Amino acid sequence: MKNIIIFDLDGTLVDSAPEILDAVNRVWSGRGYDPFDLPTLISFVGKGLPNLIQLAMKAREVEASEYQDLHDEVLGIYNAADGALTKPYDGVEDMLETLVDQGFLLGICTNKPEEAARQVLRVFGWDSLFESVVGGDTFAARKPDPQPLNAVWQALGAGPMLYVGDSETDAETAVAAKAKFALFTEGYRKKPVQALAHDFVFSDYARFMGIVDEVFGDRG
Ligand SMILES: O=C(O)COP(=O)(O)O
Ligand SMILES: [Mg+2]
Repeated sequence: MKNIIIFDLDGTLVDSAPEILDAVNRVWSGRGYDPFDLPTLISFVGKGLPNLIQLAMKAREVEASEYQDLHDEVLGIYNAADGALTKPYDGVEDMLETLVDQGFLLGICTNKPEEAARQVLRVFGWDSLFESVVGGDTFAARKPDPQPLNAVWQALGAGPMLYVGDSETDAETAVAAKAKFALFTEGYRKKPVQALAHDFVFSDYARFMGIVDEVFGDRG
């Protein structure tokens, strides 16, 4: 049974909020609505695209009947994203390659729609590093329901597992799935660190490798 590390995507491996902001603002501006600033957009992120669209609609008093069109337009932009506005956090790429070299099985459990998540992985050349990818629209349930995390874990052989994420949603998911959770503090969390249940906390991927050693011993 191989050791498993499952990552959230937005705010955990990549700082993608500028790209999400650009997609939403292009669609909203195109319809004559005022664009959002980055902190406001970040406050909409974490519970998947449908929730983000609903919050952005509410903020601009958009008619409910516009929902599907707005959702589909933003999704179309996401799916074609070239990653120009998305930045991996420092040390992420080396960390992922090191983990794979050490024999860990890696997965992604994100609330971003699955195809858009796969697009991000392709853009950075990371698609072959992850053996299982589940998005917010892969199943009927999304995080913080434990089902998506459990599905990735099962797909990777259900061995010893660590989950890594940046948000309230991830912390709740880990509790629901009874998974060990490492909280990355530089993403899109809304509350203070101590308000989120976590087993480990880190702000820097150089420090993360120490957590991996602590959880799994020295080998993958
Ligand atoms: O799409 C979202 O709402 C957040 O995406 P994440 O689960 O990768 O942080
Ligand atoms: Mg996240």
